[in-house]
Amino acid sequence: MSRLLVLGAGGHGKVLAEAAEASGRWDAIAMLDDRHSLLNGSLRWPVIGSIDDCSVFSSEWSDAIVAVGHSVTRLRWLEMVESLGFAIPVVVHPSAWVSPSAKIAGGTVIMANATVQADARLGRGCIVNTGASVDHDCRLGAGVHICPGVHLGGEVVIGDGSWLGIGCSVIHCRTIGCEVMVAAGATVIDDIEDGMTVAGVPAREIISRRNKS
Ligand SMILES: CC(=O)SCCNC(=O)CCNC(=O)[C@H](O)C(C)(C)COP(=O)(O)OP(=O)(O)OC[C@H]1O[C@@H](n2cnc3c(N)ncnc32)[C@H](O)[C@@H]1OP(=O)(O)O
Repeated sequence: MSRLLVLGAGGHGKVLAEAAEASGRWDAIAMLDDRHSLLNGSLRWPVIGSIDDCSVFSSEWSDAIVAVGHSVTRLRWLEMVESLGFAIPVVVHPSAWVSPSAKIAGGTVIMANATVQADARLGRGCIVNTGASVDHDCRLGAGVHICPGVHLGGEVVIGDGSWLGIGCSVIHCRTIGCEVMVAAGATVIDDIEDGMTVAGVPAREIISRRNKS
C-alpha cells in the first residue's frame, strides 16, 4: 500500500495534500506538524504527530514529502525523511502538464494548472506553484520556488534556493543565481547574481529587509 506523509500542515501543506489526493496515487494521506494537537481534526487529513515523530511512522508510511516554504528547511527535512527510509515522490496535480521528456527530482511538487515543458530539469524539493510555467530546457536547482503565475522562457537557469515571486516573468536564456529573490510582478531581462533581490519592470536590484538585516 502506498501511503503519503506530508510534513507541514500550513497553507502549502493543504494545497500539496489536495494535489496528492487528486493524483489518486496514494491509498492514504496524513500530515505531521508540531502544532498537531491544535490542528488535528481541523483539516481533511489527520495530523498524526510532530515532525520529530517521523521515525515512528516509517514502517507504516511508505512515502514522505515536505510542505514548508523555507527552502533550507524543506531540503533538510527531505534529507532526514530519506535517511529514515521513506520514498521521496514527485507530486503532480492531475491538471498540470509535465512533458514526458522533463526530468524532476524527488520532493518536488507541481501544482494545479502548472506546466513543465520539454527537456526541463528540476532539482530536488522544488515548488512549481499554481498556474506557473517552466518552459523547454529550463534548469532549476534544488529548493527553487516558482510562485503562482510565474512564467519562465525557454533555457532559463535558476540556482539552488531561489524564490520567484507571484506573477513574475523571466525571458528566455537568462541565468538566475542561487538564493535570489525576484519580487512579485517583476520582469527579469538580465542575468541575476547569487543572493540578489530584484523587483520591477525591468527587474533591478532593491534593498529589501532581507538584505538590510
Ligand atoms: C501561494 C503563495 O502565497 S506563494 C507566495 C506569494 N507571495 C509572493 O510572491 C510575495 C512576493 N514578495 C515581494 O514581492 C516582496 O515585496 C519582496 C520579497 C520582493 C521584498 O520584500 P521586503 O524585503 O519586505 O522589501 P520591502 O517591502 O522593504 O521593499 C523594499 C523596496 O522594494 C519595493 N518593492 C517591494 N516589492 C516590490 C515589488 N513586488 N515590485 C516593485 N517594488 C517592490 C518597495 O516598494 C520598497 O521600495 P522603497 O525602498 O523605495 O520604499
